[in-house]
Amino acid sequence: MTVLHAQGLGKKYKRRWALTGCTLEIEAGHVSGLVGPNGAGKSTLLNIASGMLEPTTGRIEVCGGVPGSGPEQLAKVGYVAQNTPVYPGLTVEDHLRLGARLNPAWDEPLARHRIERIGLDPKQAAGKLSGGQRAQLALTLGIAKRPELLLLDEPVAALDPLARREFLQDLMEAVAEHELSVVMSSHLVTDLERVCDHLIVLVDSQVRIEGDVEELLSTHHRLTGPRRDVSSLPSDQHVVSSSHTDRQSTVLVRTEAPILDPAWTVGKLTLEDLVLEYMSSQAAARPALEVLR
Ligand SMILES: Nc1ncnc2c1ncn2[C@@H]1O[C@H](COP(=O)(O)OP(=O)(O)OP(=O)(O)O)[C@@H](O)[C@H]1O
Repeated sequence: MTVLHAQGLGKKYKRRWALTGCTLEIEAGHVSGLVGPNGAGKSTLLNIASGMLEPTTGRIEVCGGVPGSGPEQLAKVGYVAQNTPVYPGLTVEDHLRLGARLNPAWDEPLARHRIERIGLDPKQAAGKLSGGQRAQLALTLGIAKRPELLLLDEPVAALDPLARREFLQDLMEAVAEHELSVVMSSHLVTDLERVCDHLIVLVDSQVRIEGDVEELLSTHHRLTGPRRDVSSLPSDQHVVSSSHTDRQSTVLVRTEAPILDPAWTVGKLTLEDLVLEYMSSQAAARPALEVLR
């Protein structure tokens, strides 16, 4: 089942495009990491998927419906926005009561257990919580809602390392036990590496690369060897980036075929290497075959 299907999605704020030509298909049961530089359009995409924003072009279907189209649709999708919105004048307890009243699939034991484990005082006003505690409250509301798809915009940015690890653990449990799907933006690629099996890299308002993490890692290779013209590489090796010294070339290629040329030393990439390569401006609109000057 597809939980998010976007076709040619775009969003324009006044004269500036924040998202253009975004085509994506995300299958249920996956944790998708959404990464990209500041201002790339990540929050814009998540806002559209949650129904908070209308797209300017294209169309999007989330959990089989139009985002924000009614109570049934709203119940299927949980969204924790970037600024971890809570009501400052309401207590933690009030938030749980509100969650129970507004969400048909509300998981009360889970919400209570999490609040207790995190050590939040139910009587405390949300406005008096620290930034990290507010984020924990918002994340608890998002998970306890038991949505089909949970959209998280930089959920762990304000959390300390231990809280971050525990949150990611909670998230993985929810994914495994309740068939939850997650799309999560983050600048912390090492965290994404632990939990994501699907990756979307957004750069300059466009999807630069998207796919299954294992597949992406197994089809990208860093080739190092004697300096050569990259246009001489086999046509099935798509050149993502290349750099050269007087004697040596280092080329990042994407290919499904094995690298047979013995002149190359073939290196694997980590997810962070891959993300940084695609985020760097060098890899921007590089033609598949580049001719050395
Ligand atoms: N309400 C708005 N009005 C006008 N421009 C906006 C608005 N919201 C976002 N933008 C612009 O749209 C572009 C994409 O913004 P967006 O917040 O989606 O990026 P992002 O990838 O989430 O960035 P970050 O990593 O910094 O959170 C940016 O250039 C931003 O300035």
